[in-house]
Amino acid sequence: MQSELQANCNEEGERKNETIWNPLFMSPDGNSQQQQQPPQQQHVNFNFVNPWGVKNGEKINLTEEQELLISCGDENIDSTARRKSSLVVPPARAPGPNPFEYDDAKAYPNVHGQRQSQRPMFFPQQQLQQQSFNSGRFVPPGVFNPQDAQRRQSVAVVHYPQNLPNVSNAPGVSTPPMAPMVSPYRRLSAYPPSTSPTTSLQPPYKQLRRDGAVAAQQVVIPQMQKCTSRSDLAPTVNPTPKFRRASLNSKTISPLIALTKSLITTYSLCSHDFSYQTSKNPKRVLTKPSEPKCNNGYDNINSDYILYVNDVLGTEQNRKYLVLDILGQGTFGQVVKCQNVLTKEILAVKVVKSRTEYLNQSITEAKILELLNTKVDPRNEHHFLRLHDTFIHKNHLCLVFELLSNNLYELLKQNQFHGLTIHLIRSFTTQLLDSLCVLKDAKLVHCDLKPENILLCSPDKPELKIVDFGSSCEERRTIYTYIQSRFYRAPEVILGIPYSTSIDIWSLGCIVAELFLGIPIFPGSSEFNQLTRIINCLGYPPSWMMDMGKNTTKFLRKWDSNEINNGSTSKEAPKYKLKTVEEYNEEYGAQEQPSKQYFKWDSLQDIIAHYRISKKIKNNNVLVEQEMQDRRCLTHFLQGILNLNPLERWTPQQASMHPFITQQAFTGEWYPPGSFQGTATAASSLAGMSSRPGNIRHPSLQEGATREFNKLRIGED
Ligand SMILES: Nc1ncnc2c1ncn2[C@@H]1O[C@H](COP(=O)(O)OP(=O)(O)OP(=O)(O)O)[C@@H](O)[C@H]1O
Repeated sequence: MQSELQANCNEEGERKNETIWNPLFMSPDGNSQQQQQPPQQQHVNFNFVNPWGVKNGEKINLTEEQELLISCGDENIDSTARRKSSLVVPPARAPGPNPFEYDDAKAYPNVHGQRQSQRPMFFPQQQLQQQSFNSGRFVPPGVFNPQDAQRRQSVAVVHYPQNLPNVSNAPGVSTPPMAPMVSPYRRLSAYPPSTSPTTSLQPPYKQLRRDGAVAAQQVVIPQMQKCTSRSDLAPTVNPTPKFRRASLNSKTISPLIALTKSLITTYSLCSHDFSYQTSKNPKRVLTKPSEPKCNNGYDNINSDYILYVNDVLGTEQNRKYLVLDILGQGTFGQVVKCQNVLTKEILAVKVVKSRTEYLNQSITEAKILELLNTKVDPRNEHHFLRLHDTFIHKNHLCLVFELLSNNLYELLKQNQFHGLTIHLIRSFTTQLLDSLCVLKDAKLVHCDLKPENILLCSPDKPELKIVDFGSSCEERRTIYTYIQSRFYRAPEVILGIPYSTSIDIWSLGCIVAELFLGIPIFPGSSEFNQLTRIINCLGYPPSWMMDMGKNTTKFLRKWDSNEINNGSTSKEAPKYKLKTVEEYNEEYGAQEQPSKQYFKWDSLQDIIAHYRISKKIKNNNVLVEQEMQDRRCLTHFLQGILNLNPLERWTPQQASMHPFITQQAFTGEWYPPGSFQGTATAASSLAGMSSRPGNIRHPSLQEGATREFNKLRIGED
């Protein structure tokens, strides 16, 4: 991996030199007057605005080498300069139709000989016609006019030799040699009916084609034909029409196709130097902020690789990935939707930040996923993300995953944070418990379970997978103490006591409650606030946890002797008490605010029981009773997995047997096999009002609650 890293380092500066030449971003020197120069020597210098290069949108003057030299009829055109571009001006070619007749009007002069910014609808019509008639020669618009060559040469140049055949057959018309033009149809359609002297005489296009008419001046009177048989109606198959160009496979194509759908082919035919590369297409930046700051300009200030649509990640054959869109952004890096250039498979690529700490942790993620994919769940049955490939790109570790769909947070958002049906929650919880059983058996802790890290496999099926093993660890190597996203952080982690796989089941409890409520059950704005919310809802953790916790004294204080003497605590009361916001602020110079309440009720039981009933079932008593029964079952299930005591908290295996999952009849009591009988009761009593510090009733879910959560979600402790 190191050598791969170095190899990529060597490519530094490549991007600096990348310039993408696109005629759209070329602007003439700023002279509105085009200089009249002899056609053979005319060189037009362009300023080139490269919006994607290192200069990021700055208009830059090209160096001599980069200058786009356009020379009419110059066979020795600077091919070096052209080879560097993605879109090049084709060199002079043998006589033929001018494929760029309508391409660009930058060089179209207006009637005063000045440049026009936009292509006129018609060639300076009135004047041209007037002049033509005056000189006894009418040149319809769209017909190549050799006089125009001088004025048009700066756009795209096709060399028309002077000895072109005179294609005009019109009697009495003597014209200088005129290059043949695009199809006659073009000419006809370009005629403004009011000004065209020959409008009424123009033959239909098909007729013109049949007759092989090419001269603009040739007047063919349409003939009526009798239809005597069905075959008369069949279209006439013409020989290859003149002036149509061959495509690469030697078929003829119309000018319209040549200059639209087949533009790449047209350019290829015009210039051997032309090479089209998707990677040089205009690129939309996906990374924010997008200003290059580190890693030789490849990374932004956060060490995130600056990703563009159509970027290619990876260099090896079969390991090149075309960037299509951004899927998500996290602490470790960005996840982008990509296509394997060779196999065309659509995948998700996580581009890890280029800092060592993220790189190391992501290597662990890759190792854990590999272990899960190959050893723990080789048959892809237990809802773990599949890792396909890993490689280094410009000092960034890239992990190639199967592509999944929305995450559960996005799903809740789509549902206006109204919560999901119990049926759907059950389906999701069953799958997640299955994953957690496997993880527990493998002695692996995910450490960051949250709705954002649970993804649907496809938008239309309730199948999901767990992603982001970037914080995962083996149970015997729980070295980090600052783990889990705050809303889903287990009390033992907050208090700072050793943890195990049971922290994942706590997170699952928080997730299941959120799936039901639509919003997080414990949306803590800080660690102190997080613990406050947990205790307000579920009561105090057992004393041994508080005695053991390294952080206990940060958030809680022991009852002092006065309080005990005053009889304010009972025998069963916890030894510790949450600090008040004022105490905490004073001690730590913090700016904590009293907990903002999002639910009308405090206890888990009440929050769930009083949560609004869907309008769909409101008027059906039977369904409402069924719903309430389901809620009681759900509450019991949650109390078991949101047990503050990690030693009593149900294991995933135990939780999988709960009636909420198995859909067996729930009688109000249930004890998991292998647990001591009082577990559920203990959990319930912890959730009871008596052990909670306050008994405050709060207003119902407040306006803007979800907005608040979203702010908190991304906030730091
Ligand atoms: N395989 C995938 N398919 C589709 N989207 C994905 C995939 N993997 C990740 N994502 C999206 O990218 C987001 C971030 O991914 P991930 O959580 O792996 O990154 P992270 O940097 O580790 O984030 P975190 O801040 O949670 O640690 C996810 O929430 C998800 O929306």
